[in-house]
Amino acid sequence: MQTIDTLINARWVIPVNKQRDVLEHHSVAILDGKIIDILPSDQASSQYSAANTLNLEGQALIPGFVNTHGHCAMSLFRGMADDLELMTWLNDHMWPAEGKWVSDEFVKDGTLLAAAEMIRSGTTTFSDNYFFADAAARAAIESGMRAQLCPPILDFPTNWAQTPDEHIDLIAELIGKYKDNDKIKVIFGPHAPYTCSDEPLIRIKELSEQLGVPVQMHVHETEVEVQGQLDERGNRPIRRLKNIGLLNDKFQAVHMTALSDEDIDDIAEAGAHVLHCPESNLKLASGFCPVDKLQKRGINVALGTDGAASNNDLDMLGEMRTAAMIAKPVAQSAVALPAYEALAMATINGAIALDWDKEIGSLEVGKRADIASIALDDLESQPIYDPVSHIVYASTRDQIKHVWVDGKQLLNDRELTTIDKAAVIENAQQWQKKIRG
Ligand SMILES: CSC[C@H]1O[C@@H](n2cnc3c(O)ncnc32)[C@H](O)[C@@H]1O
Ligand SMILES: [Zn+2]
Repeated sequence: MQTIDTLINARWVIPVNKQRDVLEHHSVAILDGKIIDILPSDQASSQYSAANTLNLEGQALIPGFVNTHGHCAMSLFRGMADDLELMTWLNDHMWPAEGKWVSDEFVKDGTLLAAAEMIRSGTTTFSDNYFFADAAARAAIESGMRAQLCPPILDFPTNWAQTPDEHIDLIAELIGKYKDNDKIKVIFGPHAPYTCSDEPLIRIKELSEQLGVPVQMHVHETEVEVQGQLDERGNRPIRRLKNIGLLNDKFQAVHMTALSDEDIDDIAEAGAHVLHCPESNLKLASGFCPVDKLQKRGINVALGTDGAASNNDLDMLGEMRTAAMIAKPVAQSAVALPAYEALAMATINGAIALDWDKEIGSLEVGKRADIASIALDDLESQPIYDPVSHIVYASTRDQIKHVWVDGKQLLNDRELTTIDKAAVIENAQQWQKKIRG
């Protein structure tokens, strides 16, 4: 008998491994935050003596979701400006509100609110593209989640920094500060082609090479952006980034609509990653990402919610379903993005995009124990021919019951263990009063 920390016995284990297995009546053994075994449950009890055993009859274990793109603190702006085109939403609503309200305290409170919502919907890793990233890091650490922080760089002054160089210097400092933290990565997050001139992009390219750090950027969010850049700079955004040298296998391109065949060739040749945010693209009428076409070219496509001010939730289960549904009419094929591939997009593909796939993204021996359990035993999930089909096409986030990061339980039967839910609600309501008052 080997002594371990946790043994989880489940009706299904869906590892999202290369073979795309679905294991029935299996158990996951956890020691020191790592998965040390996945084996049939009838063997587990005689092999392992666990400090903590959970019997999750009727539940499936999946890798925790990896939400590759968002603006956590913007949760405090949820529902403030809906039903608008992207540039109206940004110019007339978000940027003025950010100028007035965004601070260290705003980011800490907003990021905790976002983390609580993400944990309760099965997300274990998030990427955050926002100002005052040290406050976001503190919130991530308090929540117990894993986070990639990509603080932004823009040509114009923000509440966080006055110049592009000042933004870059702050980011470089944070990269140093968190370099030894296993659960926090800091990378560069230049905002978009239309807010970043060549000079800061060249400096970001040089620093990202020097420090071995990825770059995440909104690119090709709308046809208007592509046409505007073509008129202003004589190049499509993807070609401009390629010319600057930013397009490589550490580049995370958010949105990617309005793509030409040459754009797709450039991304494929560079090995860059596409972070697809279907619900934000739908709500802002931004455009469609050709997921099936990209995947057929071997491009890694991962999933993100974007911020709660343009989505308006941070629900990766819902995002995955939307992604699966929308990929089909976009490809004009019902075969495009089948259920298991949609689940892969929300988990292992995200880990690959964030260069974290050696540690997370699938349930495999040796990986960190970042796990979510989902209940499939109620009426709405009956009968079950294929649990993956139900997870993608017929489940909602209230079915997420338990969540672990690094083997530590962050959600226990839908109760948050690291975040004070009442305090988060109270803070959010206080911010709403100040903002609207
Ligand atoms: C890049 S840091 C935050 C910066 O981005 C703005 N923002 C939020 N969502 C989007 C989006 O979908 N496209 C472009 N810019 C976005 C946010 O308001 C911040 O100013
Ligand atoms: Zn965004």
